[in-house]
Amino acid sequence: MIIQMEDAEFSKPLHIQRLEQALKLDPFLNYVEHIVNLPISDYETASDSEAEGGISIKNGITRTKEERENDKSHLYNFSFVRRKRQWLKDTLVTSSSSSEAEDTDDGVPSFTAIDLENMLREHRLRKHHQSHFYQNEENRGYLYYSAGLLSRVDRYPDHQRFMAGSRRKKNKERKEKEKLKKKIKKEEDDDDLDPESPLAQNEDSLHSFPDDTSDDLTIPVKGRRGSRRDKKPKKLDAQALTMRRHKLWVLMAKKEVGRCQKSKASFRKEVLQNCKRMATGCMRVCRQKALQSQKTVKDKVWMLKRLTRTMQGEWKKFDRILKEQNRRAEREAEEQRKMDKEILEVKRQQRKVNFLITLPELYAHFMKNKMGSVSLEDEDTSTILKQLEDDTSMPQSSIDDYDCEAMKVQALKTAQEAYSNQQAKLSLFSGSEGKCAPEPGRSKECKEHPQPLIFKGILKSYQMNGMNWLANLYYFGINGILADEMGLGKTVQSIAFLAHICEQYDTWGPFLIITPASTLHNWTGEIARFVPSFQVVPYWGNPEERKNLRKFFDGKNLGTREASFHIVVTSYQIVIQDFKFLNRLKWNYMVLDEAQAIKSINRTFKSTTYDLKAIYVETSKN
Ligand SMILES: Nc1ncnc2c1ncn2[C@@H]1O[C@H](COP(=O)(O)OP(=O)(O)OP(=O)(O)O)[C@@H](O)[C@H]1O
Repeated sequence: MIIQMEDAEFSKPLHIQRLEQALKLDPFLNYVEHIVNLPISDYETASDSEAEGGISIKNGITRTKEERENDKSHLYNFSFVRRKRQWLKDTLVTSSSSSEAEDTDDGVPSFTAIDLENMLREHRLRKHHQSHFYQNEENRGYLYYSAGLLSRVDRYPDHQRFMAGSRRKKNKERKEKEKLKKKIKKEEDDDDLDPESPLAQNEDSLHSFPDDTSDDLTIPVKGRRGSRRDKKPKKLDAQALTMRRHKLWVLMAKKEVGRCQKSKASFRKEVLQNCKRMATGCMRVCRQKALQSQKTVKDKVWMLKRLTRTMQGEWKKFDRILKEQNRRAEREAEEQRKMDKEILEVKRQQRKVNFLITLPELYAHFMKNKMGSVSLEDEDTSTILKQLEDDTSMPQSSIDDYDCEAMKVQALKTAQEAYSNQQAKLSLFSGSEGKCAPEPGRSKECKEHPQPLIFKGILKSYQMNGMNWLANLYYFGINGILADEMGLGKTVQSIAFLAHICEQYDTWGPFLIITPASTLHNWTGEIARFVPSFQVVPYWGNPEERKNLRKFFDGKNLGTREASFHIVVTSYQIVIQDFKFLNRLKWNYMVLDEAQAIKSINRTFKSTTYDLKAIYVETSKN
């Protein structure tokens, strides 16, 4: 068969080749060819191992033919085997089967002519059924399934569906098939009535198909069996058969090419659709990833912006705190500087006060000891000057340029100059008037003076002290400031002191009392009340009135009890206006009430009062 196929112009179909390769039929076919080529006499000699009478000895056990057939029949179920398949039972059960032929002693299987005949018949039947099977359009599609023939699983359902058509079509075909089956069955039943029919039909069917092993090929004739009997199959030679096969192939190709093209186009379309679907899916995934990436980037950008904003806010906060701290530090430093300045100013004021306090003490010390020239080595002087020493441990001492030694020298010098000037003034004053100035050297001690007799009233003890303090100052030629609480009697003390001068030194003025305009009447009233002996000129009013009053200034016996006036009471404004008239007189003593007003009015007024020729006392509120 293989040799004949090789000689043919066309090769075997591809699925057959693949099937043969898969099954590896070559060794088997070679073997079959070898057996077929053997002469029949060899089979006869090969079956000599079977004893006569159907008794065989196998593995030392003697068995008859019936026993062997019984044993084999137990292996199969022949209850459903029909009569026309009786040959199959005979083949399987009879001892002359190929199975026994294989059990020869030398291991080489032996075949009888019956076996070969059966095999040939079986082969023809297979061919017949194959051709019958592939006549169906649907079954022909399975020609392409080389593996599908061996598998019950259809791996290409789409192709099958395409080849087989829609379900409706399939149902229709199935119904037709069933109809055909019924028809065949009916015919078979009819044939069963004919005693010769089963085997004869088989034989006919076998002979009706072309035999590949022989050169004389026949073509099966379709149609009813009756007609088949009439018409014998027409025998064709190899060339005609090849031509026929060629025609068949061309026909198949024509049919199949279109179908395959359609299938291919459909498959291609499906592939394209799948590809498109896949591409759409990929695009969607890519877009999702891109969107996700964009979202991530946006989120990160937003986070970075927020972080930057937060950082900027923190930096601004930090700058604000830093500025606040610097401002606070500057403010504290400024406050500290101010405090230092204030402390320094207080210290300067304190030093000034100390200096001012030291001056009269030094002055008094000079007056007391009648010293013309003193030095720092003097014990009392150095004790007084110790007040000018300062505490150098203070923190402000570094920025303070205070030099206590220089201040001591300055105080000493100032006191000496004041003493000299005062001495010169006293000498000048005593030289012109002769009796109003205290005589130096009368007494070195401060005295307690009694209340003047011309004072009509009773001085209180502290008023007595004040009057005595003023009297002692007057005695030493020193001016003073009487300062005390309101209403304690500074006016009264001043009037008593003036009375004391009159009594003690017999000097009745002239005294000049300068007061604010509001207290002019108070002064004249107090003088008239407590010392009625005093003649007072109330020097205020319009210029004409003042002119008339000035007539008293030219009176004789000024400074005596008999003088036309002892005291002139006037205001600061009038002193400024009538300075030239008032300065013509040499005032024995001058009292400035509310003397702080001098500083607040102007410097001219102050200089005016200082320029008045008088020893004066300033009364002031504390
Ligand atoms: N010893 C005294 N005897 C009687 N009256 C007195 C005595 N001392 C003070 N006075 C009276 O007390 C009042 C206040 O006295 P005075 O005006 O002298 O005080 P002052 O300290 O000068 O007051 P200011 O500070 O207002 O000038 C006056 O009316 C005065 O007459």
